[in-house]
Amino acid sequence: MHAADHPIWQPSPARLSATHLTAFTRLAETLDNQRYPDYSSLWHASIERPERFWSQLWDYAGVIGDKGSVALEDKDGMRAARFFPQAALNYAENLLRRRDDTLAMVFWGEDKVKRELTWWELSDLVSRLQQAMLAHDIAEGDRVAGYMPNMPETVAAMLAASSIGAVWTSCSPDFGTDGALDRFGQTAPRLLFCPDGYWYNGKQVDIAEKMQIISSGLPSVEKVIVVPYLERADAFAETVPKAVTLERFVGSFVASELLFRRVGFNHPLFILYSSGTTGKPKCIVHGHGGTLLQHLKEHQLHADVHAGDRLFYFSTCGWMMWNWLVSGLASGATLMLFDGSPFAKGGHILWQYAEAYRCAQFGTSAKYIDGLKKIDLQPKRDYDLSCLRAVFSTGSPLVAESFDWVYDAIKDDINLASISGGTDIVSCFALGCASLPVYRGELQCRGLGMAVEIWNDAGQPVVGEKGELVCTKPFPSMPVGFWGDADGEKYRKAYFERFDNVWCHGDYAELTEHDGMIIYGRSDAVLNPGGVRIGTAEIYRQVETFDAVLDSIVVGQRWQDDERVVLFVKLRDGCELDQTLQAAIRDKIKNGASPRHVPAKIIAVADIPKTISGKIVELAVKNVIHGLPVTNLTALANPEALQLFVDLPELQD
Ligand SMILES: CC(=O)CC(=O)O
Repeated sequence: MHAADHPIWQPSPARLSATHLTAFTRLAETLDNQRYPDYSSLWHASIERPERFWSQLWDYAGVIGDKGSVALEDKDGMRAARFFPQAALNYAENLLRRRDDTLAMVFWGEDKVKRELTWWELSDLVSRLQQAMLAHDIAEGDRVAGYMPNMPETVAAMLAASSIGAVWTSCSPDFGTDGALDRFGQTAPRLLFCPDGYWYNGKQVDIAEKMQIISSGLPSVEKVIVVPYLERADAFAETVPKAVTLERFVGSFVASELLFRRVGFNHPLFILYSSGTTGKPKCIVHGHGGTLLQHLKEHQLHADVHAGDRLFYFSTCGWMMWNWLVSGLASGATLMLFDGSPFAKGGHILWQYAEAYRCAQFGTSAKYIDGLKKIDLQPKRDYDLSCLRAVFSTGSPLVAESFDWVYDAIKDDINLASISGGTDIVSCFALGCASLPVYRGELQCRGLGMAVEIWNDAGQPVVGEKGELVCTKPFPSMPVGFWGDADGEKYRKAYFERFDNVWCHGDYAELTEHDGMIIYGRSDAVLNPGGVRIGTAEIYRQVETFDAVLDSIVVGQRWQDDERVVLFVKLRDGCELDQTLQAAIRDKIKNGASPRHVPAKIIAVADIPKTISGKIVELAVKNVIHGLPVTNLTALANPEALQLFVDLPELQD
């Protein structure tokens, strides 16, 4: 255990001198004729003169394309601002910048399918797909969709689509048919890629029936392209309307020089979907320039990804971390793609993979780290992780105790970076930095170029106090719009309703004395017993220390003109929520947080509802316990779990 005012890790002088951030700082100092002695001075300069910062970043990262002579226009209006209005570039051209025989990607479908692709092989596959798309008359702005596992063909199809200015949109094949139709039904793709099935937890998963429904339910789709994964693509394609195998789709095309259509900075690249538990998912459009620049910044200046690094993030292609991961190609990294259960092989699979490919950056979720903790896996003892330099965590706040565990059980000399942002910005507001110390429970810094502040209820910036996470100045990876939102009203409502001309992200957080950040949960899930605002993560942090508790969810219940805190726990098999365990949980919360945090009710449930990306859905549970409808169940991995919260007798008194 480390005192809160002592870093739990810091980079060695040798490492510090070799980081991208150090090199970038030298460049900025020369160009600005000014010293930036620490991160804070560089960050302030980056938000005070964003046009200089983003332009220097463009040069430092060697973005391929025409930058034009203007870096930022109308910078005072969050929504009116335009980054690089004269630029012409292409995201795929920047990702496919290498042509050599080293590895561009490796892939494990658990331990069942293992493949490697060189940069040449990747470029050849993209070329054949690109030619097939052009032959099919796919034009700029047309949508191409993937209902795909996280495998090499998914990346190649996305690159082929974006190389010609088409827009890529994806979700993973564990989405139900309604979930896929809710999403692709709004964005109307012309082509749809799918696998002939996939592996999960050692078993083959058949998706033929789902694909029949999806293909028939999407009139916009002209062709379904079946990618072989389980070696039964031919038979599969015969059963699905409009389907051809990938081999037939690219059949007659021979790989040749790639074509890249350079487009404007804001030309649509991706459509991502909000998890949408309170209505149809929002279709959030991100552009070529903003996505590329922001990811180059995060990969190089924060995550310190260098050419040749093996970059891994556990994500399906229904989560924005997939888009984030894939952009790693633009920094010359080798992508480590993984599909399947991260707990396959008793939780060893990802560490076997990390060791086999000498992983440099290992990205995952806080929930996965908790899961490893609970099964007491010890990667440090069992695997050679000598090349590992960083572990990233997101999805929900990484609690202080999990920082200790990562350093004890994974590796002591790593940059553990808890990162936070999301689908809305396809990137992060606050994250890690290989040049900065790590303090337990804190995100290390605000992103360069991101004018992030924490505001109190009066709309004043505060430090050392909890409040709303806001961003007061424009940044390049703001959505270029929402699909089907012609007057921009949905977009305005999503981020600018609370404060005029200031992005309000909906996270409840605190800036610390180290200029780091603690996220306490979503602001709309904040608990308010007796008028005291409590972030849900403050309670999870305490509850997660109990071995008997596998998972938990906490919500506020309206009760006698006030709100009371209700904690639901999912217990390990064989454990019981008896008086002793209840008292121990209450005690831990009282001593570790405060008496105000202690739940009025603790209730055992058999399951906790989650989105397909693994996020617990506090608002949906809150609706259910108040007898209100949950409008979109298709975002949930286990919607049936919501039934466990209906009309609970424990909540009637
Ligand atoms: C970067 C993130 O914030 C990812 C997420 O939790 O959705």
